[in-house]
Amino acid sequence: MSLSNTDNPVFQLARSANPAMFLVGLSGGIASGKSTVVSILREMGCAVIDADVLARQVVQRGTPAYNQIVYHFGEEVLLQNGELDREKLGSIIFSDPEKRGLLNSITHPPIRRGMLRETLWYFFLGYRYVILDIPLLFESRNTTRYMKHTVLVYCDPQTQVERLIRRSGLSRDDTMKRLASQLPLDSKLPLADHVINNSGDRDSTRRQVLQLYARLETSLSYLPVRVAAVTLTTGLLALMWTLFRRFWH
Ligand SMILES: CC(C)(COP(=O)(O)OP(=O)(O)OC[C@H]1O[C@@H](n2cnc3c(N)ncnc32)[C@H](O)[C@@H]1O)[C@@H](O)C(=O)NCCC(=O)NCCS
Ligand SMILES: Nc1ncnc2c1ncn2[C@@H]1O[C@H](COP(=O)(O)OP(=O)(O)OP(=O)(O)O)[C@@H](O)[C@H]1O
Repeated sequence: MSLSNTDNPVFQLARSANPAMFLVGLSGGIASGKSTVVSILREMGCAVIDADVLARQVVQRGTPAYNQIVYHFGEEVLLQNGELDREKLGSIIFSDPEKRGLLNSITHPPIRRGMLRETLWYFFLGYRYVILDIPLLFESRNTTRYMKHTVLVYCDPQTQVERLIRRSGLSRDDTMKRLASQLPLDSKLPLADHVINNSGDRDSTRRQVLQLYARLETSLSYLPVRVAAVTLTTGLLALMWTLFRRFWH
């Protein structure tokens, strides 16, 4: 997903310049294990926002995105009860980059707004960092700019294909099309600050996630120092300004 709105004040606030909060971008590829990793982080009490969940909410029946999808893709992408036929829509957009671009242009703006809303909410609840689970994070350089840390949930290509087929029951052909709609996981490796290798068993993944959690928590210890530094600098500037005004006249 592209978070290309660089003027967005909430994400600007949450960038590394903000001493009170930071964002962690977590990504991977289809079936690489993002949800598995996220469920461990949630167990540890982390605040996580899942773009796939928001992607489902914003296309519920009657929403503006739903209406636009029906307008552009026709009623053949609806189930009998009027809801979106996700399998059908998936089979269309994963074989046609132009239609995928169209669906992205309809769904990404409301997903982005949902992420902003939830980020703000966690900020007001007092969380010092929020983990954003965004499947297409590394596909957009604009999005990674807002993250203090980026995490790649990796698994080797063969394991990824096997897990995707086992989970979704897709044919090998459809599986390959879905994989081709994203950057290969290997090319995302140099882009990430932290890598969780989920090619092995769940215990091995859990151990790595706990290490990541410890590192994120350690980052927090710098926050009070930064708050103090920013307060001190602001105070000094205010003092200099007052003195300047008093002695200049
Ligand atoms: C095409 C849709 C209807 C298929 O639904 P389905 O229930 O089969 O899959 P689900 O939503 O659970 O997505 C599974 C995975 O597919 C991949 N994926 C989904 N959409 C895209 C996309 N536009 N481009 C590349 N990969 C995608 C992601 O890795 C995601 O984790 C759905 O994925 C969708 O609405 N996609 C557009 C919104 C989007 O970009 N979502 C990704 C998060 S921002
Ligand atoms: N270490 C593991 N060992 C065995 N199976 C695993 C492991 N990690 C994940 N799986 C299985 O692989 C599948 C994909 O995992 P998961 O749902 O966590 O991936 P994902 O990246 O969130 O997928 P997507 O975003 O595409 O829905 C699931 O069926 C999950 O149970």
